[in-house]
Parts: sequence; structure tokens; C-alpha cells
Amino acid sequence: FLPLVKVRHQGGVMLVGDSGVGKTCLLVRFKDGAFLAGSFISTVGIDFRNKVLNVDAVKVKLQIWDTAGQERFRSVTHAYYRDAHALLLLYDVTNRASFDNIQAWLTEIHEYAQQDVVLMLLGNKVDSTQDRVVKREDGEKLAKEYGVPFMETSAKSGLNVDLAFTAIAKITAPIFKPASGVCFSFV
Ligand SMILES: Nc1nc2c(ncn2[C@@H]2O[C@H](COP(=O)(O)OP(=O)(O)OP(=O)(O)O)[C@@H](O)[C@H]2O)c(=O)[nH]1
Repeated sequence: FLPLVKVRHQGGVMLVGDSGVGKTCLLVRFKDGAFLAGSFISTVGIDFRNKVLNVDAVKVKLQIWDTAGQERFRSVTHAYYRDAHALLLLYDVTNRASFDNIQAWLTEIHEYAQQDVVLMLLGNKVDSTQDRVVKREDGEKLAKEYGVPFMETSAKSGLNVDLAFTAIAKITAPIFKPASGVCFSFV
């Protein structure tokens, strides 16, 4: 039995990063526990999904926006930054350019997102050990430089996917526990 939960629907978690780093796959892995293998279908504009997860015995509803990494959709995604409570910024450990572009993404985030937005850096595709070109230490160093939490993930194997979303849910959802024991969480 889980306590009653009230959830606000505005705001949420936004996935950002270069095209092809695995934002959609990460979300599908988290939402459905499956990997989208096969041909790569680029996100057009923005897409969103909800997922209810248990955080410290309280149900929290996360609204997750999957943005298009392609440059031509940038103006669409800019409009959503304002309402995001948290951002998962991804690069692909097999693609050096996607890592080098993190700096540019951070500039964009600084320009469009709320000042108190929660940010986490994720190095995705770590299952591709043969093709890895970005070392774990490089990701750690960059994250440390900007003072953001960092994890390496794999949408393919599922490594750290639940952990990353749960960590973001914990940070962003202030949980109030009134004397009655009824819990309300706001995301
Ligand atoms: N090996 C491996 N491949 C992955 C992983 N995540 C995604 N991919 C592959 O990378 C490609 C791009 O994945 P998407 O999730 O569509 O990338 P995206 O970041 O959403 O791309 P845009 O929608 O264009 O911004 C697909 O061919 C996926 O199968 C992963 O963790 N490991």
C-alpha cells in the first residue's frame, strides 16, 4: 500500500543532447523496459511521456520531454526549457563530437532554462565498449567542472537508466509528509 499522492502536471524532466545520442532510447528503456533496436528514427520537435515511479515509498509522476537533437528543431525545444524542472543532458561515449558539444548545450541551458533547474550529465551507450572514444574520467572531469552529477548509462543494456531517473525524481520532488501520514508530492 502506497500513500495517496497528488501530482502537479506542469513542469518535468527534459532530455537534451545531440541527435543520435540515445535520448528516445533512454526514455523508452525507462518507460517500457525495452530497447529500440534497428533503424534510427530522429525525433521531430518534441515528444512526451509520463511515468509513475516509487521514490522512498511515495508515488511520483514524472513528465518527461524527449527533445529533437537536430539543429533545425532548436527553436521548438527552446520554448520548453522554461518549464523544465530538471534536465538530463546526454552525450554518446562512442561519439566525440557529442561530448565536445556539451559545452554548447550548457550555454544554451544557461540561456533558456530556469536558474534553479536540476541538471545531470549522462554518458550513454557504454555497452559499446569497442567503439568507446570518450573515457569515463573525461565525463567525470567535465561534470565536476560544472558541478553537476554524472552517470554513464546504456539504453541497450539498461545500465543506470532507472537510477538516473530516480535520482532526478528525488532531487526535483519536494515531498511533504503531514501528520496524518498522507503524502503529497509535486513534480
Ligand atoms: N549500442 C547502443 N546504441 C544505442 C543506445 N541508445 C541509443 N542507441 C542507438 O542510437 C541511435 C539513436 O538513438 P535515439 O534514441 O533515437 O537518439 P536521439 O538522441 O533520440 O536522437 P534525436 O531524436 O535525433 O535527437 C539508434 O540507432 C539507437 O538504437 C545505447 O545505449 N547503446
